[in-house]
Amino acid sequence: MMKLAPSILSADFSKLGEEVKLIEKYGADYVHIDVMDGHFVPNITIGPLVVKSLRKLSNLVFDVHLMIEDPDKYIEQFAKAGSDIITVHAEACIHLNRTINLIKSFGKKAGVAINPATHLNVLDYVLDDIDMILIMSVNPGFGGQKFIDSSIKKINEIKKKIDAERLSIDIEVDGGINLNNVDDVIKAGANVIVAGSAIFESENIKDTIDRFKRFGEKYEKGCCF
Ligand SMILES: O=C(CO)[C@H](O)[C@H](O)COP(=O)(O)O
Ligand SMILES: [Fe+2]
Repeated sequence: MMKLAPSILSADFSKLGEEVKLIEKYGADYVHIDVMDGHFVPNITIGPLVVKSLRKLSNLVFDVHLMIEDPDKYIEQFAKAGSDIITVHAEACIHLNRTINLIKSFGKKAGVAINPATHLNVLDYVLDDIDMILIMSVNPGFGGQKFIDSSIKKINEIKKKIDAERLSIDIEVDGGINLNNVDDVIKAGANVIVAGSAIFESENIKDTIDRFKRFGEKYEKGCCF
């Protein structure tokens, strides 16, 4: 089943709580929370205190994308703040297996993200331990960037590998996804779709969420693969 994860990076931060409640009401599955530290990526966003405040307002799955150096230092805080899925970047973890175990020790789902220029093979020896792979389809740091087309091949390759090994791992894709390219992303094998600017900067958020979800439903009914 396709899950839609609107990224609040493109929401109005002066009314973040209302924005999260709105996407929940309109049928989003997850809320994608982009955490940036100004070191791993050239931007600074939000920390565990904000996650904790939002947690009181919403029952959505909190999909926390950590774009930070040395994430081990903060995983406990993000876990206790109410995250459901915690995703770290392979590029930011010296001991990736240890970091994954740390996330799981708090009873949270563990995700591993890779940047556009990172090879899929960095995931080879952690595939048995993770719940989700996040394929970045832009260089992380900012919303509203253009989708990098080579991501499609990458999604397809990891989907084939997961299926061949009969693993149950979600494939999330993040960056530059809109109503014109989401079909290709799903067809390539993604089942968790992140969209920030395409949702929050659209004229009608409800209609945009509906249209994204219809792409997922199309494949659930067995069409077109
Ligand atoms: O992780 C991210 C950026 O690093 C964001 O989740 C992503 O860019 C979503 O925004 P958009 O859909 O506008 O590209
Ligand atoms: Fe993200």
